[in-house]
Amino acid sequence: MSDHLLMLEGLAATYNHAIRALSHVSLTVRRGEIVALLGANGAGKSTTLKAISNLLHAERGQLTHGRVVFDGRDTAALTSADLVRLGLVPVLEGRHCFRALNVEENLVAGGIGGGLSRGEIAAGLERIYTLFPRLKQRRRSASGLTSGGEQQMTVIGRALMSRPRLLVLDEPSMGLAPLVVETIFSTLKRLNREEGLSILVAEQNSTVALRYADSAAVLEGGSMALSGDAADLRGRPEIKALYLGSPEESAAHLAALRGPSPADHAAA
Ligand SMILES: Nc1ncnc2c1ncn2[C@@H]1O[C@H](COP(=O)(O)OP(=O)(O)OP(=O)(O)O)[C@@H](O)[C@H]1O
Repeated sequence: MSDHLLMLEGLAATYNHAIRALSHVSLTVRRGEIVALLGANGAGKSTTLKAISNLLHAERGQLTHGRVVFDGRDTAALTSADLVRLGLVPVLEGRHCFRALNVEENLVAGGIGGGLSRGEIAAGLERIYTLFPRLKQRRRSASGLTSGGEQQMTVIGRALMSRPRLLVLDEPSMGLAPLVVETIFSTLKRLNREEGLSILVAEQNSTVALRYADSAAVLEGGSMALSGDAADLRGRPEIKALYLGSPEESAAHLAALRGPSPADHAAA
């Protein structure tokens, strides 16, 4: 069995057969690893996650090159529902709770979607309430009326009900207070440590993501700008500056990270 749970090999993607959103995106998630996918607004993080989850077509997007391999299988012919059954479960941007349903009903829906029996759903609920005690307190509240953090916990909990092997998360920290972000990331880390859950998380919040991830990749303008061990990338001023400065400043910082190009050597 390969050590590689997910492999992206040279992905290129467009929207409406015209707008190029990704080119040459390659990335690996090993079993039991947390990988952070970093990048500024519009860098291509969500498009990459949708390509992995076979959800691009819903937005008139398509993969034009490359392939996605999950657990040794090329996913091109699989639907997003097939992928969920195989253990690749996305939690995409926007915290899409079933707003009229209460928190517990949302979690149960995840269990039903994952094909769990009644007993497994009951056990799953207990597990989610242990991981997120806040959800237990709010279990009878309409999810649309809960806080942003509680909604994020609900959609993560709903995904966890189907017992994923790879959880794919799009910007879980977006718009949340730092303490809530820590709660969510530390719970994900706990699942990773205790149950070996593999996680691919797209984030603009590189500071938090690099603290919890094992490795990371940075997207810029739809292409891979750099990748490496999170510990190596953490604390490097260029990474922080990526998201604070203008696109031009970001490009200059990335150029500094990569070192001189062969063209620079030739010119020297
Ligand atoms: N549904 C769509 N139709 C057309 N173009 C799109 C669509 N979704 C994204 N794009 C374009 O594709 C590029 C990558 O966008 P994407 O949403 O993947 O970036 P991102 O890194 O996730 O950014 P953000 O953090 O702002 O969501 C951008 O140029 C964006 O405008």
